[in-house]
Amino acid sequence: MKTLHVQIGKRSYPIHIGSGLHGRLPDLLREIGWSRRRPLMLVTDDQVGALYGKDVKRDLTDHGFQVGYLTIPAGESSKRLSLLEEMAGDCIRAGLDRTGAILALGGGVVGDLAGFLAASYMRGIPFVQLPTTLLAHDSSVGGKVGVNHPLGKNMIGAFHQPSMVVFDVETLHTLPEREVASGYAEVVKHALIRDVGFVRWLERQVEDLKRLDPESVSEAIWKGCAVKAEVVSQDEKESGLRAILNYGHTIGHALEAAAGYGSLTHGEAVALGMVGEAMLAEESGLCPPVSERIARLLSAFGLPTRLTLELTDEELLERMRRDKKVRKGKLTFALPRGIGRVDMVDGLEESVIRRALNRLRGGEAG
Ligand SMILES: NC(=O)c1ccc[n+]([C@@H]2O[C@H](COP(=O)([O-])OP(=O)(O)OC[C@H]3O[C@@H](n4cnc5c(N)ncnc54)[C@H](O)[C@@H]3O)[C@@H](O)[C@H]2O)c1
Ligand SMILES: O=C(O)C(=O)C[C@@H](O)[C@H](O)[C@H](O)COP(=O)(O)O
Ligand SMILES: [Zn+2]
Repeated sequence: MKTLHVQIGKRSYPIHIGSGLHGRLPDLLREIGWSRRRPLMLVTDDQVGALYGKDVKRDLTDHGFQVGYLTIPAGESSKRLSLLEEMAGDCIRAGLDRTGAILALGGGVVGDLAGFLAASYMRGIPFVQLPTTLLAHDSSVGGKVGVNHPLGKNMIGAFHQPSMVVFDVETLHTLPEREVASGYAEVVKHALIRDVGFVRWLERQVEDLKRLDPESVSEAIWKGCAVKAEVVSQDEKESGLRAILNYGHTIGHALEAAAGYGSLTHGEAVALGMVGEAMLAEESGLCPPVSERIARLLSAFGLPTRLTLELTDEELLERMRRDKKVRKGKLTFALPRGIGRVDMVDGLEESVIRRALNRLRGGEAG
């Protein structure tokens, strides 16, 4: 097991990464001071529940913890406010009180939803993230929790830091290929925004990473979490630096919502978004040519790098105008300045954004 930390004063917490960690959960909970008297609600989705839920619950129960069990339907369409209300109802009926806590076992959908339940249930109870997708190396760290709105991604939510993240990498072996690729989008993002050495390492390791070679994949998760933890430790609530974690997301979120939640995976949308935003940086003269190299790496992981969905510029621009980074009506992007560095940029002409979208569809550079 390897451990790193998010350092945010009283809200600091460990991120444990390793094989077979679900079996060590009772001890790890005790290490953060959770006694068996604290009632737990294990939240998972139906697919992850069928694979790992029962074992995690049994293990905790065998160690004397009281554990309730709540499952949601798998998939992005579960990240909605109406389901949160139903989940709160289940917790109330189960008698979960303010001494209780939530365990979020699953991918980013479960983590974001169960985390938001923890943030809002009885005005807030603690929670622990138990990520089971590669993508969730990102979503389980940093405390952004919430749900989607038909008009935009993650429009309703909170910052609520977990008390601990326990990533049992053994769970990744049951992950469908499409979800493995999707997870690598956020790994690549973490490399591209902060660490050119990490990018070169990914370029060399693609084949090992794709077949989930245990050492390589743990290293990738470690490096990705290290970037995320470092950024969140400096800027917990996105008053500045943290916005760089949104590289690829202005276009990505617009695509994800416009295509219909669950049609593109989050990672696929972010992959397209990163290529599109790299093209935007090039078109704006902000960086040397990088989009081809970025697209090559994403494509090697099996991710889409060209927009083939029939979505108009107007539809996408309308979505982007509702992005949470918009200030005084100005679109704001995290754009690459080169490989390993992104900066926040606003005030770009709409015509330049249209040119970048055109290139993302396979059109010529402007
Ligand atoms: N809070 C954040 O900082 C943050 C960061 C990145 C992404 N996100 C959010 O995360 C969500 C996407 O998360 P995701 O990609 O993990 O999707 P997901 O949670 O929908 O999981 C993908 C699919 O894989 C299945 N699955 C999960 N673990 C499995 C396993 N070990 N074996 C077999 N099947 C498994 C799930 O049941 C689901 O069908 C999006 O809503 C996105 O907005 C949040
Ligand atoms: O943690 C962050 O900050 C991120 O931006 C990470 C993103 O990968 C993630 O998709 C996040 O949920 C996006 O946040 P949002 O504020 O743009 O909804
Ligand atoms: Zn993301």
